Parts: sequence; structure tokens; C-alpha cells
Amino acid sequence: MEKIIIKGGHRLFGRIAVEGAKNAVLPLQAAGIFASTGTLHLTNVPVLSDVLMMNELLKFLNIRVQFNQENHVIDLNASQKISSEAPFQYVSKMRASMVVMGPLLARTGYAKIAIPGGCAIGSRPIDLHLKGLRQLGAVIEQHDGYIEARADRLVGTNIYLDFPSVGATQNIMMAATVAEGITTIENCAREPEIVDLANALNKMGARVHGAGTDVIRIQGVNFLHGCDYRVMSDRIEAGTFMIAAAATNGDVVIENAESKYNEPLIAKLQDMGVTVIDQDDGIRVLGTSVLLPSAVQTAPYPGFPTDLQPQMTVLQLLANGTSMMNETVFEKRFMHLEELRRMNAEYQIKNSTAVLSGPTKFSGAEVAATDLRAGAALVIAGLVAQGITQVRNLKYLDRGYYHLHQKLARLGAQIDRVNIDDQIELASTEAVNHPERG
Ligand SMILES: CC(=O)N[C@H]1[C@@H](OP(=O)(O)OP(=O)(O)OC[C@H]2O[C@@H](n3ccc(=O)[nH]c3=O)[C@H](O)[C@@H]2O)O[C@H](CO)[C@@H](O)[C@@H]1O
Ligand SMILES: C=C(OP(=O)(O)O)C(=O)O
Repeated sequence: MEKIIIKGGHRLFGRIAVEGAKNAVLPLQAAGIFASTGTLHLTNVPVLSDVLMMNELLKFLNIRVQFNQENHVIDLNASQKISSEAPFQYVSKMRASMVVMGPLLARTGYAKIAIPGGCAIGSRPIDLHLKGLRQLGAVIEQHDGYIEARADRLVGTNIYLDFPSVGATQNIMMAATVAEGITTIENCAREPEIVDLANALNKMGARVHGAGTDVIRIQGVNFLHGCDYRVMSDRIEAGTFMIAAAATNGDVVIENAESKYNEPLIAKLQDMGVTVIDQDDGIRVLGTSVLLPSAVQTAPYPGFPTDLQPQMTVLQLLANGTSMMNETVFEKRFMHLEELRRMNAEYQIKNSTAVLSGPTKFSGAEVAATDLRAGAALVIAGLVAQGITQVRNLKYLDRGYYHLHQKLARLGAQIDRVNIDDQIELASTEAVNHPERG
């Protein structure tokens, strides 16, 4: 087992590039199920454990998968007969496996998927996915831990989502690409990753309109084919580096980051006294010695992303006063705060709001990630903490961050990743150059 060890107190300086987006590439891989002729050639693919897991699932479904990790390219070919069952071993490890359901049902008329459980951030039901697929004509049954969906034909209709679920929008949108007639999805998710998927589907021959707005309209076609597609850059990875730069009072250019995808974060950073400059080659973040407190509420896009909430709470804890974080998307996404308490954080949780008392003098401790972004938050806290922080449960970080510790080390962090059993001494534990904060 491995852990990340950080000797805190070093400001981040320099340039760092972000990868292709995890949350864009996973549904794009699932769209490979439609590549019945030609090859879906995806570029700018991040090398993440989730991507590898989705590849394994696709191989299990009898899709030919070639992943050139060095070049960040995946080729998917589904020209042969494919299987329709996604077993528990895949779905339990990665909830995003659910997005194979729409394409499988549409392509083969049948999909059998293990029911995904909840995870550390909440219960994560899939009722909206199923409701939409039923409205398209699928007959869905649930038994023995599986969902079985059957449809001789899918027929376009009007679907209203009670909540703009990202995964439900993706599943329904993909199924509708080859349904008869026109499907509209109202109150759908507007995330940039939805637009990325729609753009790729359209290149594959689909006719999807309105992605990025709250109504998507899909005119069904007979079949889809392969195409070349470049995965969009990861706005959550970019946001994580932006917050890390601000937390360490650094000066970092995040290459490939697009400000239009991170507007709510940029606005909050600026409110807190951080300078954010939109450049041709990315986003430059310059920290401040005195961070101002802030009130943040997560919401579906274009609101503040829940996937940056844990990282943002670290910055809020550093601010000079009391900050608020209201989490409206997932009901249990404050588990990182329990770990941060062990690093000196003081806070109270009232219903879905965390009241965060700053300024915190984080002190290094041994902590464990409870999920992907909780892990990122702990690493950021470690970067500013007095002394040594050790972060365990790196399997979560590997789901969504490629070379995280190497990238941070390149920016000047004193950080290493070691095997827990190795007797590695990290530099010295003597007093560190802790950045001044008001
Ligand atoms: C692989 C991927 O892209 N993951 C992202 C995706 O997850 P995911 O697609 O699972 O997120 P959803 O937008 O579906 O879920 C948001 C909320 O809706 C609820 N819900 C969802 C579906 C449903 O059928 N019923 C229901 O009640 C969920 O429990 C949750 O509280 O969007 C989330 C919200 O931006 C992000 O945090 C995840 O990183
Ligand atoms: C919650 C996340 O992902 P997933 O939906 O894949 O669990 C995330 O990326 O923060």
C-alpha cells in the first residue's frame, strides 16, 4: 500500500498542464459501444484507474480496446457482436459504468447491469436514468442485484428530469440517438462534459441539439459510426490546482485550463482576494497573504461544482474569518472535514452547511482519503500544513488525478509517494518555511 508524504510550507510556482477530463472520457468510452462501423479514436485521454476500469468493462462486452497510454489515445471498435451484461465487479468499483446502459440497450435491445451501490459521498440512486429509459420504451426489471432492461424498439418522447442528473442525461441522450423520432430531455444537465459527449455523438452521426442548455433535442438516426474525437480538458483538475496555488499563496499558470468552465470558482477566488488572470495558454492564479472568508453553495452546472467542494473548504479554512459551504448536490460530502479536524480544522456542520472557522494553522497528520476529492483536499491541506502530512487510500486519488504528486513537486512542493512498507525518510522534519497568513 502506498501513501503520499508532504512536508508543508512551500509555495507553488510555475506552470502545470491539466489532462483530459475524467468525467468527459468515461461516457465517451461508453459511446464506443455505438461504433459498429469504423473506430472511435479518442485523444487527450487521461491515464486514470477509472479509464482503465471502463476499458476492462468494454473488453468484457467484447469491444476491441486499444489504449496507448504514452500517447493518451484510445481506439474502440465495436463492429463485432457485443455482449450486454455489466457485472458487479465493474459497477461496484466505478459508478460511471452505469452509462453503458443507454448505449447497450439502444444497440442490442438488452442491457443487464449490476445495481450500483452508494458511495462515501451519498446514496446515489439511478431512478432518473431508469425513468427516462422507460419513457423511451424500455421494460425494466430489478432482481438479484441486477437491472435488466429490454426494448425491441426505442421511440422518441418528451422526458422531464426532476433533477438535472449528469449520468441520467448522458444515458438517455445516448439511448435516444438511435430511437425512432424525436426525444426531448427537459431540465437536463448542462455540464460541459454533456456538451463534449453530444459533440462526439454528432461526429459519430447522431443529431443532438441543445447540449449545454436545459433542453436537449435528439432526432434519432439508424446507426452511429466511429470518429476521431479529442476529450475536453479537466475543469476539476484545473480547479484543484487553482485552489492549491491560492492556498499556498503561490503563482501558478494552469495550462489547458479554460476559464469559461470554471467561472464560479474564479469568482469565489477573486472574492477571497486571489488574483486570477485569463491567459491565452491557460489560467494564472496568484495567491494573497490574507484570504477573505467566503460563502459558497454547490449546484449543478453552471453553479459551483460539488467536485471542487472539499478542496474549496481547505481554502475557506485558511481564510481570515468564518466561511460557509452549503453542499446541495450530495448529502454526505463532508467526510474530508473529519480528517481535516485531525490537522487542526475547526468547523460545525448544520444540515447541509459547514461553518468553517479560519484562519486555520494546519498541522501535519496521518490522514486517509475517503473519496477522490476528499483525497485532493487532504493533499492541499498538507501543502500548507506545518510539518509532515501523510495521506493514505491513494486508490481514490488515482481515479481522477494523473501524476498528482509529480505535478505538485514540479511546482515546488516537497511531496513524495512511497510504499508504506518502505523506510523512506522525507528530508527533515525541522521547522519549515511556512507561508505567512494574516
Ligand atoms: C463520472 C461523472 O461524470 N461523475 C460526475 C457526475 O456524477 P453522477 O452522474 O452520478 O451525478 P448526478 O448528476 O447523476 O447526481 C447528482 C445528484 O442527483 C441524484 N440523482 C442522480 C441520478 C438519479 O437517477 N437520481 C438521483 O437522485 C444523486 O443522488 C445526486 O445527489 O456528476 C456529479 C455531479 O456533478 C459529479 O459529482 C460526478 O463527478
Ligand atoms: C464524484 C466523482 O466521480 P464519480 O461520479 O465517478 O464517483 C468525482 O469525480 O468527484
